[in-house]
Amino acid sequence: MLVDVQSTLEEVAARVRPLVGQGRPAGYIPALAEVPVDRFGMAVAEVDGRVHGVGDCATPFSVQSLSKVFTLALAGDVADRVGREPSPLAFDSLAQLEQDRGVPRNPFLNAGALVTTDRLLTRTGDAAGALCRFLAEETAAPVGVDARVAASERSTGHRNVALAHLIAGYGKLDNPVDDVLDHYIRGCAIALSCADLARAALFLARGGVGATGPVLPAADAKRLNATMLVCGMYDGAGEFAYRVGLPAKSGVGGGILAVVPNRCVVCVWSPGLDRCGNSVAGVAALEAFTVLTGWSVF
Ligand SMILES: NC(=O)CC[C@H](N)C(=O)O
Repeated sequence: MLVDVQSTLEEVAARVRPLVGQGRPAGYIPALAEVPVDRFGMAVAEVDGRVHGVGDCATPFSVQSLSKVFTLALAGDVADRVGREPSPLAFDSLAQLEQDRGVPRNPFLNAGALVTTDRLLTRTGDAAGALCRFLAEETAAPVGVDARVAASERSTGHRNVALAHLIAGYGKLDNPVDDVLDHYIRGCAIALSCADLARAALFLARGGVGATGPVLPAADAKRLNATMLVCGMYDGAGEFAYRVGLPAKSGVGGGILAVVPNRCVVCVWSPGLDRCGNSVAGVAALEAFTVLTGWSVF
């Protein structure tokens, strides 16, 4: 089937319009709660580099947990400190971490991302800086941290502080807890548009090859996609696989990154979240996109 990506995006935007504004923005980070819920943007970056977009696709938003994909890609092997099984509990669950005795069940839970941030910090000396540099290279645009969002999360992120201390209590952080938290929070507070995020994640659709060369060996890119498929949408991963059928990662800023291997990366943004922290209109848009294009891994 020949797909006109631009007109498909316009059709998707029209179909999900009634859902935009449903759900709630992430209230536990006050700066995110202020973002208007009526925003909707979607972009597709094809493996040949062409980018298409609709709505607010060029508006920067807070990437939040989308950063965890890039942190994991840059951190190297973390298998000794973090698992790769889905979690039935929420992304910030302390009970899950305690049950798993300080070895987070997967790298996309907050606990897992704290561990990958710790590893990236050891590897580079500046985890948040390494993320920004990587994203700037892949998008050929300047990339920065939204200091207001970072300060906001720093003042209310008690659960992440508790998670980090619990991991450290199990002897499984190499850097000081406060440094790991600081780099994690700044990585989450990076602001990027759908178009730039789709571009930056293209290595996942291209067997590990990024804008300027290999980011990961192909086997590792395959594993990262598999981890996204199983764990990227948290306790909504099963429902998302059923409705959409793509490796994906959500963030509480309302973004979702989804990979169609060997074809494209899709990024959608709309701030209203469901009970798992996934964008309501974003999930619906990806479902409509896969139905209209027939593009899925299944
Ligand atoms: N799911 C998310 O996007 C969570 C990221 C957020 N910064 C947090 O730590 O709670």
